[in-house]
Amino acid sequence: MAAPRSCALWGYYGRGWSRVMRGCRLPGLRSSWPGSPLGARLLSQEKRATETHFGFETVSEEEKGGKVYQVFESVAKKYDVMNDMMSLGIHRVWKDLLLWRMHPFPGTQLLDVAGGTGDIAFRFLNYIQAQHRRKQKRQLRTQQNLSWEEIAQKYQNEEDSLNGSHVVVCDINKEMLKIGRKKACAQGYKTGLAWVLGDAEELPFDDDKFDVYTIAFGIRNVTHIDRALQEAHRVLKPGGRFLCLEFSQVTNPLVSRLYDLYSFQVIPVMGEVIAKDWKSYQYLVESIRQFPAQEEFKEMIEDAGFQKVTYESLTSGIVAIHSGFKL
Ligand SMILES: COc1cc(O)cc(C/C=C(\C)CC/C=C(\C)CC/C=C(\C)CC/C=C(\C)CC/C=C(\C)CC/C=C(\C)CC/C=C(\C)CC/C=C(\C)CC/C=C(\C)CCC=C(C)C)c1O
Ligand SMILES: C[S@@+](CC[C@H](N)C(=O)[O-])C[C@H]1O[C@@H](n2cnc3c(N)ncnc32)[C@H](O)[C@@H]1O
Repeated sequence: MAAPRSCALWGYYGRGWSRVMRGCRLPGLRSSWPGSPLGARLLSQEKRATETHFGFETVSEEEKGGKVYQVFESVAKKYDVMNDMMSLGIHRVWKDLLLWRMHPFPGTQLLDVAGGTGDIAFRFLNYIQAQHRRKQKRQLRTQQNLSWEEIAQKYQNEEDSLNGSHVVVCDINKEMLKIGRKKACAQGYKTGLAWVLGDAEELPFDDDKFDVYTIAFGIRNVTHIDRALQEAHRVLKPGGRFLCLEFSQVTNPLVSRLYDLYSFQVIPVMGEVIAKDWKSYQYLVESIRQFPAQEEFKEMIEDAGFQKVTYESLTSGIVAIHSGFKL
């Protein structure tokens, strides 16, 4: 199955949000001269240049998107349970930490790219609501003369509690988004949340629209990481923040040995037993090893135009949070 292109819009809703949408861009036209020796050399160089990796496999750039699509289409239904099993719940702590580092203010417009089943978006909404409740409690303590009805009403309005904050979950995979939307309904998230089908490399949003851009465990799967980073920079408002949670390089040699053993000997087995899908989990562990280490990824973020780029390694460098600003 071919991956859908970024311009497809799916389930995009929410007050006033249509203004951030923009049209699809056509891919650039290229010409070559295959008849001439120079043309033939250019073509063969181009062929090599358009090769990439899918885990440890070498594939053409055109193929990679479709293969990644199949992986997440296949694992979507078991995605959440697999994450808890593989990490013994530790992925939840990493995601909570991402939110604490973001520390969103009331009114924050967040774009969560490769947002999948909504883990970052739900944490964002919870964070904003908890912040609002704390503020409300402080205010209520100072307003002693309110009736019970007035107090109850203050606690009821969910939309008020978001203070204009909004999160857009953008992902290329329909199946992942479908699970995310079901979870949102089941858990009662009604406002401040939109789901968009789109490609990190060609985001279907206007320039300068978001305060924060997040991508958690997503950028590793993108064919052209540099393009995704440039798109992140484009859609952020001046002053906006880029935050990426991704697998990284383990620094401690002993942890590294154990982690490798665990990754290659245990994770694909779990994938087979729980999700009936060895290959997708083999891809997961292989793709982790192909992803650049902390310093190299920092430089890529800087190359995309971000400033004040920093990172924090978590759990011995199994993952890292990279942060940068569009200034
Ligand atoms: C297809 O693409 C994807 C699909 C998805 O479902 C998800 C993603 C994106 C991924 C995530 C959101 C998170 C996924 C999480 C991981 C890949 C795992 C991350 C790993 C950890 C947090 C733990 C790291 C483990 C170590 C440092 C090594 C410790 C391991 C051992 C002591 C065991 C070594 C293993 C053997 C010798 C093999 C034989 C053992 C057994 C059969 C027993 C099984 C053992 C366990 C279950 C132990 C697991 C232990 C821990 C988790 C301990 C945690 C320790 C620390 C944090 C230091 C996606 O892209
Ligand atoms: C490991 S999941 C991460 C989901 C979620 N962010 C989380 O932390 O649980 C990776 C996600 O990246 C998405 N993805 C892969 N390539 C993409 C691309 N080019 N554009 C947007 N999303 C992409 C997949 O569909 C999948 O939902």
